[in-house]
Amino acid sequence: MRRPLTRVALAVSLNLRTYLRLQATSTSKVCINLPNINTFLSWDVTKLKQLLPDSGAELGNVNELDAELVRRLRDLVGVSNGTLDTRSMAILAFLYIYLSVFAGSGELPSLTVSVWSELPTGAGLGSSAAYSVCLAAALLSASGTIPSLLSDQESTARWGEVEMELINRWAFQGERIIHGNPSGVDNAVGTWGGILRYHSGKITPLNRVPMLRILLTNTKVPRSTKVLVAGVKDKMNKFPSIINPVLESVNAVSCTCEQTLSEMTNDTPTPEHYNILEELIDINQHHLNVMGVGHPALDTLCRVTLARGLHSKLTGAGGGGCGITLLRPETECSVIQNTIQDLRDCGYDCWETSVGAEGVQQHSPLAFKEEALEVLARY
Ligand SMILES: Nc1ncnc2c1ncn2[C@@H]1O[C@H](COP(=O)(O)OP(=O)(O)O)[C@@H](O)[C@H]1O
Ligand SMILES: C[C@@](O)(CCOP(=O)(O)O)CC(=O)O
Ligand SMILES: [Mg+2]
Repeated sequence: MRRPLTRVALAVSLNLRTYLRLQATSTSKVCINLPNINTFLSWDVTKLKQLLPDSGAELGNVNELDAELVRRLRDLVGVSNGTLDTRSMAILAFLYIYLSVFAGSGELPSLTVSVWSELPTGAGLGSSAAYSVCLAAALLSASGTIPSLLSDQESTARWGEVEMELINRWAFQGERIIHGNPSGVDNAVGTWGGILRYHSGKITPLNRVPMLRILLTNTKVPRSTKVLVAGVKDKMNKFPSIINPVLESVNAVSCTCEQTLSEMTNDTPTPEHYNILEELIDINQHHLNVMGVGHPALDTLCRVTLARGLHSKLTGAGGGGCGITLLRPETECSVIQNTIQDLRDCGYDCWETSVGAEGVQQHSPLAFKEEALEVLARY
């Protein structure tokens, strides 16, 4: 069952992409190359076939995680339940989607899948969702469940609504393997891109999205989404009368933010709009600290940027990893450069980017970013 978020959340895409290359082979092997996490593995197709139930049609339910298949895969990979190991989670998610998508066809194809991402892994920017979305789109397309879109004329194309919904659902199963109990908001934003409103499992894209410039900072403090989300749940169970009002307040922040963003696209954005967004960022960062997902490195990020008049908050499940800093249109270039330098002096990675980007797409090799093509061409 999908865990519904009963409060409103706004999720925003970033222009950092994950690239997947799928090659059909005749090696009778399934190979996966994951250079970001230094993982390169292969299995005999015959060995993987043994994991399928007698009737392949029993698999392939996109709405439920098949606990028995997950158990068999854990045995194959040699991990215990509740593992937090980066490689094991990535492999389990891949094999789970591969077997489920191809089970119905009765034939498991030999193929090589290589994935490389510009997103830092495990840093609160939704790399797990981007990875799962790419796996779902590529494997569904290779199995013929969704069409392969590219023609000679087109180097980049997007699937239609029905196919996107299917990609999103399979990506959600990947997220469930990696996160434990995800809401589905990250895979939705990876699939559709832009800015999404998420409420009780219902996803509504914001029609128009203002151009917002941000600094993106990676404190490089390692953290685990699975552990952080479980920690918030524990706090909710332990202190419902204390934490529930905080979540209500977070909900109100999302609603006020949505209203402000909509005003910014209907009229010309004013300094007052930016003042409101800055206050919402500060309030939300305090909420997240109350929920126990802050970190001293994130406090430093907020303090250092505030000294330059800029407002920051953590991203994703928090606990370390990344934060964003809102830049105002009138923020001077020298202020931005000095802030970036201050943050680099703290040992953090920091760069300027903007919010809102396309969701999942199919590319011909020509339309791949050069760096991605170069990395993936090695496998
Ligand atoms: N480029 C990638 N290659 C392989 N696995 C990845 C990649 N990006 C993400 N993952 C998987 O996602 C996990 C990180 O997910 P998570 O803890 O939710 O952090 P986040 O989604 O914030 O980056 C990694 O441990 C790995 O299993
Ligand atoms: C905290 C959460 O909203 C997003 C987690 O994102 P990330 O894996 O920390 O990038 C969890 C969820 O919605 O399932
Ligand atoms: Mg994640």
